[in-house]
Amino acid sequence: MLKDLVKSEEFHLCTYVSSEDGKLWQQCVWSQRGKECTEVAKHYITVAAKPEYHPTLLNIINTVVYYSFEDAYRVLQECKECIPESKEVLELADQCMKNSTKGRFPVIVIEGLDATGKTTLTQSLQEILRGALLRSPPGCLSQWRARFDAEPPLIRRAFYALGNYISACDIARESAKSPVIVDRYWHSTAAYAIATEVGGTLESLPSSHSEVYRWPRDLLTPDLVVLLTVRPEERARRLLARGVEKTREEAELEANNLFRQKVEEAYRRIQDPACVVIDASPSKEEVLSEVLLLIQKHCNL
Ligand SMILES: Nc1ncnc2c1ncn2[C@@H]1O[C@H](COP(=O)(O)OP(=O)(O)O)[C@@H](O)[C@H]1O
Ligand SMILES: Nc1ccn([C@@H]2O[C@H](COP(=O)(O)OP(=O)(O)O)[C@@H](O)[C@H]2O)c(=O)n1
Repeated sequence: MLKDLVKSEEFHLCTYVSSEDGKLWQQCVWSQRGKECTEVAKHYITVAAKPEYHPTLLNIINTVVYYSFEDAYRVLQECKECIPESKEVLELADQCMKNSTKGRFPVIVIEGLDATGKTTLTQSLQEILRGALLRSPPGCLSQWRARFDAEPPLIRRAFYALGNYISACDIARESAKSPVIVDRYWHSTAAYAIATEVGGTLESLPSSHSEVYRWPRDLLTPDLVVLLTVRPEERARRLLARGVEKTREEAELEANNLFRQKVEEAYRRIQDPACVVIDASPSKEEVLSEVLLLIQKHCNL
């Protein structure tokens, strides 16, 4: 490639020379015209202070995390031609009341990474509290989930965002009749989107007070959000017991460890409502009684 470049009539070239301590670099820009090569510019390059916002933050708001029904809705509207399934999702979204108002019974959301015990706990809570068990995305969207999972983040995340609004409609209706337990909701949508978008380590996540962690202004707010966390070894044991072969499970843990940490940290940073973090590594009975205590405390049940 360099040979082709040198053969061409005109090209620019940069050379870099570092200072002895490596903190300052001198950049020379050379311009070659015919046989003549002249230095046209000289710059100094040094390490700048860390910017207040990580550059990936600019790619989060309203491109992978949506903060209103309209913003998510508009994305799927744009997709109607190329993704016909969007029309059906939009129709369901049209039917759901915007600004669904919560009923008089408490709404409790259970969040956490996979295999942290959400299904187990939400089923027990439903029985004990004689409540309704809902999830986000709701069952009516299941048939299109794989389709949207295959789309780029802009579209995929808009689908999940609308899923929360459609679930909110069910939550509003059911919470007028009984307590409502919700398996995943907004925290999952935002935390997975942020963790996927932000490269690098935990350090690269937007800082705790960043606006990316704010709750959408028009989405029904639950009374309590519980985040289940599980020690990595216990999670591995549960996956194994669930039938995931050891080698695959170990490889997955290793490859995704950093990602999982980022998702969990993003969960913890989401505000208004923030989640109450509990260690879900103990037995099912212990986890259940701890969460029941939390519900008593937060929801007057
Ligand atoms: N507290 C617990 N102690 C031990 N095993 C548990 C506990 N909670 C759930 N499990 C088991 O761990 C596995 C994953 O739980 P599940 O409820 O399906 O998690 P999730 O819905 O978060 O993916 C299941 O096999 C379940 O029986
Ligand atoms: N409310 C929700 C629920 C799931 N999701 C997405 O769905 C994925 C996890 O959902 P899942 O159903 O496989 O999780 P489990 O309930 O099986 O643990 C995450 O990767 C999120 O990207 C979301 O964005 N919003």
